[in-house]
Amino acid sequence: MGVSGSGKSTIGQSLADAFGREFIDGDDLHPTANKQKMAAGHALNDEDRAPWLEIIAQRIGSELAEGQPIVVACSALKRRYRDQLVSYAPETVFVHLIGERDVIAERQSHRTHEYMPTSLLDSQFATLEPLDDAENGFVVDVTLTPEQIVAAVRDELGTPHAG
Ligand SMILES: Nc1ncnc2c1ncn2[C@@H]1O[C@H](COP(=O)(O)OP(=O)(O)O)[C@@H](O)[C@H]1O
Ligand SMILES: O=C(O)[C@H](O)[C@@H](O)[C@H](O)[C@H](O)COP(=O)(O)O
Repeated sequence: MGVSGSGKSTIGQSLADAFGREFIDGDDLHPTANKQKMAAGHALNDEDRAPWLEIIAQRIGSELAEGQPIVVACSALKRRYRDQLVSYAPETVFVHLIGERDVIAERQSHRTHEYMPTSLLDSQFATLEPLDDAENGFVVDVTLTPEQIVAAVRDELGTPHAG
Protein backbone atom coordinates (compact mmCIF):
# COMPACT_ATOMS: atom_id res chain seq x y z
CA MET A 1 0.00 0.00 0.00
CA GLY A 2 0.96 3.63 -0.42
CA VAL A 3 0.46 6.67 -2.58
CA SER A 4 1.07 6.69 -6.31
CA GLY A 5 4.79 6.44 -6.99
CA SER A 6 5.70 4.99 -3.59
CA GLY A 7 7.01 1.82 -5.22
CA LYS A 8 4.10 -0.61 -4.94
CA SER A 9 4.51 -2.13 -8.40
CA THR A 10 8.28 -2.40 -8.14
CA ILE A 11 8.41 -3.77 -4.61
CA GLY A 12 5.32 -5.93 -5.06
CA GLN A 13 6.91 -7.75 -7.98
CA SER A 14 10.18 -8.13 -6.07
CA LEU A 15 8.38 -9.55 -3.04
CA ALA A 16 6.41 -11.97 -5.19
CA ASP A 17 9.64 -13.15 -6.83
CA ALA A 18 11.36 -13.48 -3.46
CA PHE A 19 8.50 -15.44 -1.91
CA GLY A 20 7.61 -17.47 -5.01
CA ARG A 21 4.10 -16.01 -5.11
CA GLU A 22 1.93 -14.66 -7.87
CA PHE A 23 1.85 -10.86 -8.12
CA ILE A 24 -1.21 -8.82 -8.95
CA ASP A 25 -0.99 -5.12 -9.66
CA GLY A 26 -4.14 -3.28 -8.62
CA ASP A 27 -3.45 -0.63 -11.26
CA ASP A 28 -4.27 -3.16 -13.95
CA LEU A 29 -7.67 -3.90 -12.46
CA HIS A 30 -9.14 -0.39 -12.48
CA PRO A 31 -12.34 -0.12 -14.54
CA THR A 32 -11.72 1.91 -17.71
CA ALA A 33 -13.82 4.78 -16.36
CA ASN A 34 -11.44 5.11 -13.39
CA LYS A 35 -8.39 5.17 -15.63
CA GLN A 36 -10.00 7.80 -17.83
CA LYS A 37 -10.91 9.91 -14.82
CA MET A 38 -7.36 9.85 -13.44
CA ALA A 39 -5.88 10.46 -16.88
CA ALA A 40 -8.06 13.57 -17.08
CA GLY A 41 -6.49 14.80 -13.84
CA HIS A 42 -9.33 13.99 -11.45
CA ALA A 43 -8.85 12.04 -8.23
CA LEU A 44 -11.03 9.02 -7.62
CA ASN A 45 -13.62 9.12 -4.86
CA ASP A 46 -14.99 6.37 -2.60
CA GLU A 47 -17.70 5.52 -5.11
CA ASP A 48 -15.14 5.11 -7.91
CA ARG A 49 -12.87 2.95 -5.82
CA ALA A 50 -15.52 0.62 -4.37
CA PRO A 51 -15.97 -1.62 -7.47
CA TRP A 52 -12.21 -1.65 -8.09
CA LEU A 53 -11.47 -2.76 -4.52
CA GLU A 54 -14.16 -5.42 -4.83
CA ILE A 55 -12.45 -6.83 -7.94
CA ILE A 56 -9.13 -6.96 -6.10
CA ALA A 57 -10.66 -8.41 -2.93
CA GLN A 58 -12.49 -11.14 -4.84
CA ARG A 59 -9.32 -12.02 -6.72
CA ILE A 60 -7.39 -12.34 -3.46
CA GLY A 61 -10.22 -14.43 -2.01
CA SER A 62 -10.37 -16.79 -4.99
CA GLU A 63 -6.59 -17.30 -4.98
CA LEU A 64 -6.71 -18.02 -1.27
CA ALA A 65 -9.51 -20.54 -1.82
CA GLU A 66 -7.10 -22.33 -4.17
CA GLY A 67 -4.49 -22.30 -1.42
CA GLN A 68 -2.42 -19.60 -3.15
CA PRO A 69 -1.67 -16.53 -1.03
CA ILE A 70 -0.56 -13.75 -3.38
CA VAL A 71 1.26 -10.44 -3.33
CA VAL A 72 -0.90 -7.48 -4.33
CA ALA A 73 -0.03 -3.88 -5.09
CA CYS A 74 -2.93 -1.66 -4.12
CA SER A 75 -2.84 1.95 -2.97
CA ALA A 76 -5.41 1.07 -0.24
CA LEU A 77 -5.24 4.65 0.95
CA LYS A 78 -8.07 4.54 3.49
CA ARG A 79 -8.72 2.27 6.42
CA ARG A 80 -12.11 1.32 5.03
CA TYR A 81 -10.51 0.22 1.74
CA ARG A 82 -8.10 -1.98 3.61
CA ASP A 83 -10.94 -3.40 5.69
CA GLN A 84 -12.71 -4.32 2.44
CA LEU A 85 -9.66 -6.37 1.39
CA VAL A 86 -9.31 -7.92 4.84
CA SER A 87 -12.94 -9.02 4.72
CA TYR A 88 -11.91 -11.46 1.96
CA ALA A 89 -8.48 -12.28 3.37
CA PRO A 90 -8.34 -11.86 7.16
CA GLU A 91 -4.62 -12.66 7.35
CA THR A 92 -3.61 -9.90 4.95
CA VAL A 93 -0.39 -8.17 5.97
CA PHE A 94 -0.05 -4.60 4.74
CA VAL A 95 3.35 -3.21 3.83
CA HIS A 96 2.99 0.57 3.80
CA LEU A 97 5.68 2.21 1.66
CA ILE A 98 6.19 5.60 3.25
CA GLY A 99 8.20 8.51 1.94
CA GLU A 100 8.41 12.27 1.67
CA ARG A 101 6.29 13.87 -1.00
CA ASP A 102 9.33 15.34 -2.76
CA VAL A 103 11.13 11.99 -2.98
CA ILE A 104 8.07 10.37 -4.50
CA ALA A 105 7.38 13.29 -6.84
CA GLU A 106 10.96 13.07 -8.09
CA ARG A 107 10.54 9.36 -8.81
CA GLN A 108 7.24 9.94 -10.57
CA SER A 109 8.84 12.54 -12.81
CA HIS A 110 11.23 9.90 -14.14
CA ARG A 111 8.68 7.26 -15.00
CA THR A 112 5.94 6.90 -17.56
CA HIS A 113 2.53 5.68 -16.48
CA GLU A 114 -0.38 4.43 -18.53
CA TYR A 115 -2.86 6.91 -17.01
CA MET A 116 -1.74 8.45 -13.70
CA PRO A 117 -0.62 12.11 -13.85
CA THR A 118 1.85 13.43 -11.28
CA SER A 119 -0.60 16.26 -10.55
CA LEU A 120 -2.67 13.84 -8.47
CA LEU A 121 0.09 13.22 -5.94
CA ASP A 122 -1.14 15.86 -3.49
CA SER A 123 -4.63 14.39 -3.45
CA GLN A 124 -3.09 10.97 -2.82
CA PHE A 125 -1.35 12.30 0.30
CA ALA A 126 -4.51 14.14 1.38
CA THR A 127 -6.53 10.93 1.12
CA LEU A 128 -3.97 8.67 2.77
CA GLU A 129 -4.90 7.27 6.16
CA PRO A 130 -1.76 5.70 7.69
CA LEU A 131 -1.89 2.20 9.06
CA ASP A 132 -3.60 2.07 12.40
CA ASP A 133 -2.07 0.14 15.31
CA ALA A 134 -5.01 -2.25 15.16
CA GLU A 135 -4.21 -3.19 11.56
CA ASN A 136 -1.94 -6.08 10.60
CA GLY A 137 1.02 -4.45 8.90
CA PHE A 138 4.10 -2.30 9.12
CA VAL A 139 5.80 0.60 7.39
CA VAL A 140 8.95 0.57 5.27
CA ASP A 141 10.92 3.63 4.18
CA VAL A 142 10.91 4.13 0.40
CA THR A 143 14.44 5.53 0.43
CA LEU A 144 15.76 2.02 1.07
CA THR A 145 16.77 0.06 -2.02
CA PRO A 146 14.30 -2.52 -3.30
CA GLU A 147 16.64 -5.25 -2.01
CA GLN A 148 16.69 -3.67 1.44
CA ILE A 149 12.91 -3.37 1.42
CA VAL A 150 12.49 -7.04 0.53
CA ALA A 151 14.91 -7.92 3.35
CA ALA A 152 12.97 -5.71 5.78
CA VAL A 153 9.72 -7.42 4.83
CA ARG A 154 11.34 -10.83 5.31
CA ASP A 155 12.49 -9.78 8.76
CA GLU A 156 9.04 -8.48 9.72
CA LEU A 157 7.34 -11.64 8.48
CA GLY A 158 9.91 -13.90 10.05
CA THR A 159 10.70 -15.47 6.65
CA PRO A 160 14.24 -16.87 6.43
CA HIS A 161 16.66 -15.22 4.00
CA ALA A 162 17.75 -17.32 1.03
CA GLY A 163 21.19 -18.91 1.26
N1 LIG B 1 13.02 1.62 -3.38
C1 LIG B 1 13.18 2.30 -4.52
N2 LIG B 1 14.30 2.98 -4.75
C2 LIG B 1 14.46 3.71 -5.88
N3 LIG B 1 13.52 3.83 -6.85
C3 LIG B 1 12.35 3.17 -6.67
C4 LIG B 1 12.11 2.37 -5.49
N4 LIG B 1 10.87 1.84 -5.60
C5 LIG B 1 10.36 2.29 -6.76
N5 LIG B 1 11.24 3.07 -7.41
C6 LIG B 1 11.02 3.77 -8.68
O1 LIG B 1 10.05 4.78 -8.41
C7 LIG B 1 9.10 4.86 -9.47
C8 LIG B 1 7.72 4.58 -8.91
O2 LIG B 1 7.65 3.22 -8.52
P1 LIG B 1 6.36 2.34 -8.81
O3 LIG B 1 6.71 0.94 -8.45
O4 LIG B 1 5.83 2.58 -10.19
O5 LIG B 1 5.33 2.95 -7.73
P2 LIG B 1 3.75 2.75 -7.59
O6 LIG B 1 3.43 1.39 -8.14
O7 LIG B 1 3.50 2.84 -6.12
O8 LIG B 1 3.11 3.86 -8.34
C9 LIG B 1 9.56 3.87 -10.54
O9 LIG B 1 10.30 4.55 -11.51
C10 LIG B 1 10.43 2.89 -9.77
O10 LIG B 1 11.43 2.32 -10.59
O1 LIG C 1 -6.91 4.79 -5.32
C1 LIG C 1 -6.38 5.52 -6.16
O2 LIG C 1 -6.42 6.75 -6.13
C2 LIG C 1 -5.54 4.88 -7.25
O3 LIG C 1 -5.53 3.51 -7.16
C3 LIG C 1 -4.18 5.38 -7.15
O4 LIG C 1 -3.82 5.34 -5.79
C4 LIG C 1 -3.20 4.59 -7.92
O5 LIG C 1 -2.00 5.01 -7.45
C5 LIG C 1 -3.36 4.68 -9.38
O6 LIG C 1 -3.99 3.52 -9.80
C6 LIG C 1 -2.07 4.90 -10.17
O7 LIG C 1 -1.20 3.83 -10.04
P1 LIG C 1 0.22 3.96 -9.27
O8 LIG C 1 -0.07 3.86 -7.82
O9 LIG C 1 1.03 2.83 -9.80
O10 LIG C 1 0.79 5.29 -9.62
